[in-house]
Amino acid sequence: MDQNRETISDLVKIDGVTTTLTLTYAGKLSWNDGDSQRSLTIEKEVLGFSIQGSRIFLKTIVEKSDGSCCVGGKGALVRKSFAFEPLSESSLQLWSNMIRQKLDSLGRPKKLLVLVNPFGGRKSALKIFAADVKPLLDDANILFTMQETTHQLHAKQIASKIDLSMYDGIVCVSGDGILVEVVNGLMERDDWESAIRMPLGVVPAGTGNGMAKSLLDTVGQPCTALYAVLAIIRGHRRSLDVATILQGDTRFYSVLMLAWGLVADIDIESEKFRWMGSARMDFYALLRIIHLRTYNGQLYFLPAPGYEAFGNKIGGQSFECVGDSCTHRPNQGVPIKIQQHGNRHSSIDLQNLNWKKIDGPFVSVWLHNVPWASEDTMAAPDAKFADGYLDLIIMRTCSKLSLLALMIELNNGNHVKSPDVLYLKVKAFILEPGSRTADPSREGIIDSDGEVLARGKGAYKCKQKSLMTYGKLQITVDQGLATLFSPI
Ligand SMILES: Nc1ncnc2c1ncn2[C@@H]1O[C@H](COP(=O)(O)OP(=O)(O)OP(=O)(O)O)[C@@H](O)[C@H]1O
Repeated sequence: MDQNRETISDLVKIDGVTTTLTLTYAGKLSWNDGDSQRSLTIEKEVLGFSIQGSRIFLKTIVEKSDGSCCVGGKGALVRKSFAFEPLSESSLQLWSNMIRQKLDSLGRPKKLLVLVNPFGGRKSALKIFAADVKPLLDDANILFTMQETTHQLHAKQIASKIDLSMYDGIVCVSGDGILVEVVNGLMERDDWESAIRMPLGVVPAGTGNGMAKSLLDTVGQPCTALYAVLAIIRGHRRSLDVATILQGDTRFYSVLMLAWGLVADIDIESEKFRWMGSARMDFYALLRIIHLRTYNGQLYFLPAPGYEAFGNKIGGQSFECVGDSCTHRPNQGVPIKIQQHGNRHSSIDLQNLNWKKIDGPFVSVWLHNVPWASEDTMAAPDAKFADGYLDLIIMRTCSKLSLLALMIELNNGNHVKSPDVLYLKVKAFILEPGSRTADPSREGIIDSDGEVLARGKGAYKCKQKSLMTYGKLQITVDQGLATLFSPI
């Protein structure tokens, strides 16, 4: 069908002046305001509409036309109401039906559960909800239930119990922590296979807004609450890989990252400098580099196609499988148990693939699912939301000077080009973390998505209780298991 064809073209009053208003199949509204031809695209600019008396009010979001002020280098977006008055009751009905039909055809969410963490980041989530989220959802005629999280793991409890048929999506006004809790709550349900397909939205209101930044930066949009809410309202979706971290019977579902060594130590131990605000990470990174630690340990991984050259071969027929667990017997060392079906429906046949190995010591081991770890840290520039792989960034021994240079490159992703960094994609991964090389009585921290997953002997004691022990753990990836609201 010719998308430029008119669905309706009719005389209406705009600002008291009678003019012809036209709507095309593609959803473009055009009129002449006396001076020039004007237009609005429903998909891009119209959030919703209401009828007041004999007038139709379109709630729009448009770029400021006076050229003043910029958000992220683009024209600032402003909410505007555009009113027109059809000349008869039947014309009013026709226009409202046509606009409603067009909006309905866009597959936008109609009912949302909005979780707000009042304690995330700079404790500004409630303000962000009131200033950016609520007004836009109201404009878009989206019904929503807002719930404040009152304690740690509250979002997980909610996601594991709510009646999902009541909502078209769950929105987290928070940092990444609440999103991760929601994913874990959904995966815990008996109906997890359908539950995890519930579209999830993120509105940046925490310290680590890596997922919101990754989503918005992909399309060159600034990481602001306004753009994030618009993405949710417009209702585009994209799939997201989910990683299952498994240790014995304990599982954690990760959508962002796993870190061990330098990055984990900075992430978790810098907590004690929270009073410094955003400078705490840089300050503590500097401190950690000056007093650099290296850790003993081994990594095993299944490289993605094209990355087979990384690591050392560990032999062909070396897996013995009993039930749902396989034992790998390398030529030397302790047998490695590899559990299959980590994610209850894992599609990888672990025992028949060519595992590779890298021995320590390590400065840092970092696995990433999406490009950005936070708003200013592009950890894995090649990471894709749903490629079915995790990006692995490894630093073994490295001079302190090179490390300082690498830290500076973290905001543009160029650190992965350094000869001191191994950067590859993996389908599955096993970490055997060891002690500090300089002090065997002290071990490290394993951090996933900002949470302390495991804390070894003599490691920094933080408030959080850890889910796993500081020992071998396995990670597999399920391609595109979760769904995110996305700007495209
Ligand atoms: N009412 C609450 N009080 C204290 N903690 C909470 C509350 N609600 C949620 N939390 C916890 O806050 C943590 C951080 O959440 P959030 O995702 O908003 O921010 P973040 O950027 O990941 O972390 P932070 O800003 O704390 O560094 C989550 O682990 C969550 O369990």
